[in-house]
Amino acid sequence: MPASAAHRVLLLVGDSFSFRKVSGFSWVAPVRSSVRFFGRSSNESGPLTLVSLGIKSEIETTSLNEKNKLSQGVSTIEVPRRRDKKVNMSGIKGVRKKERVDVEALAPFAAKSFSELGLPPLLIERLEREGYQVPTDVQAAAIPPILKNHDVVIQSYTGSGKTLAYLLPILSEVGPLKKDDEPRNRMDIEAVIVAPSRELGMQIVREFEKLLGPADKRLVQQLVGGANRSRQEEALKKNKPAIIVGTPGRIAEISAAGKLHTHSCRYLVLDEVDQLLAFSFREDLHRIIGHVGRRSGAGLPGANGPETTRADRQIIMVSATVPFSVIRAARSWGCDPLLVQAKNVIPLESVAPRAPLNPLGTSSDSNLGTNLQTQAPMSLPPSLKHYYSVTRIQHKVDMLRRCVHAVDAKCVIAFMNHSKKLKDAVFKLEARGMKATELHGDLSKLTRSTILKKFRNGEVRVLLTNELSARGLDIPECDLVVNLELPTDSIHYAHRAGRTGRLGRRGTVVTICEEAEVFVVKKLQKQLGVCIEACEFTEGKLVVNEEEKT
Ligand SMILES: Nc1ncnc2c1ncn2[C@@H]1O[C@H](COP(=O)(O)OP(=O)(O)OP(=O)(O)O)[C@@H](O)[C@H]1O
Repeated sequence: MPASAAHRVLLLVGDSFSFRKVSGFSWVAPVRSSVRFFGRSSNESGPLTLVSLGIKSEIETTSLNEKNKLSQGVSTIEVPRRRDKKVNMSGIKGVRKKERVDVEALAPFAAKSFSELGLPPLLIERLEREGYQVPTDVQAAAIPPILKNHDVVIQSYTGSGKTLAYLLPILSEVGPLKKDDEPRNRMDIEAVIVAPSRELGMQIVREFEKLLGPADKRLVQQLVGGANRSRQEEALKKNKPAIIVGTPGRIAEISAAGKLHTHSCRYLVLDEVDQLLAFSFREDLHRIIGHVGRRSGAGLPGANGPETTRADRQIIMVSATVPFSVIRAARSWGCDPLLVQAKNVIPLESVAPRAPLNPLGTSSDSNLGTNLQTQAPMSLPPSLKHYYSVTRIQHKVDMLRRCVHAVDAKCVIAFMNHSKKLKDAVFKLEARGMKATELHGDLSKLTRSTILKKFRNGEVRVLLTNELSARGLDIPECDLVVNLELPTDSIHYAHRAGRTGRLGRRGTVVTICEEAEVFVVKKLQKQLGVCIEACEFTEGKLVVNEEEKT
């Protein structure tokens, strides 16, 4: 079959697709059989297995009985024979092979250590030194497919460790901790990570630096807006970094000026991808997609040009919320992308058009149907407790203060929609003896970093902020999130709420609203599939309104 024709054919042999629960894990599998997802190149042999992934063969993800059931009449999905991706390693164009994929084998959900995931020993040593002992579910699910060169969309709830899920496979191939000791072509940028805010960009850089150590931290450079551009360009020239982390505007700007050479880049990561697809980033993202990992003369994403004009890079898209626009983008920009969730790895092709991955499609998405209830919690940490409390607009800040005392919260992020109102709220809290500060986009980069540092150090108890801080910000100590003004939709609620309860910690989310806004809270509750209980703050305690409950 010619490659172009194969590309379009998804051959389902055997039974139709359905989600299937096996030993508590959800798989996409034909009703009576395991799924094989064959593809890539004709000279590949044998399915991708736990062994081929470098994962111990004794790891069992299903019970014996379930396994027997699964193996009756193996059905296969013949997925497109894809062209192999070419990767530039030390200036030599090598062939980046994607192997036959046995989807079942791709996700070692029972991984007990990083060494089971096929990471190089040096990197594992560093992880241990930094106190990372066991991979989170999403890391265990995502690392093997990325190491096998698959384009992926990673979707998992806030604070579940998605950053390391893509950072570790990159460090396995790039920099001093990588698998082989092949020397690097010093001119090449090998990975570009795009994040929607400076704060998130800087946080990702810190994660890289932590693992690389002081001697090699120059291998990573941040290109975020708000900082001196010529200094960033000079640093690029001088340090010759292998990894770039930045915001779309600054990356696109420096690339357009011809100072950033990313044509032979191997990895392109879009963190908080659903936000990056917003209209405001469109032009910059278009430039990045069109240039990173794309030799000159290459076709535009999704174009049906000859094979040689397609991108060589591996694309990794990440978010807690994946509306259908992300699926569409991944199909267009990626090559047989996989959808990776904490306990689920499936070909993206098998996601039905407009079917929700989670309920948090934009309001224009018509898919907010019955699946919504069952899949909702995937974007929110299960450990969170959600409440709302009603008051008049002029008493909101005072209620925030009482809420902080009632929950005995030490590290609080309170969200408002407009930065102009933040100052007023800070003033009121400080006047009542509560240490507070504001953080928003109108402040300079330096001021923003200083404020965040103080907040992280515990010098400030309440951080009043807007949507700027809703995405990706990782402050593990944050034990309370308050919506002083309602978020615009369930996606925004999920990301705001996700600033607390990170990586299994406990967290409380309180929405302070007016009587006339309660119906919005009820709607959010329905869309998110979580219980948001009515409460009051009396005598220094959070009291659930039992009447409302019934
Ligand atoms: N395997 C691990 N062991 C211990 N801690 C970890 C592990 N993986 C990640 N963490 C820590 O968990 C926290 C949350 O991780 P991270 O910020 O990557 O979450 P996330 O899923 O990207 O969240 P968000 O969706 O909000 O961006 C971080 O402080 C990180 O250092």
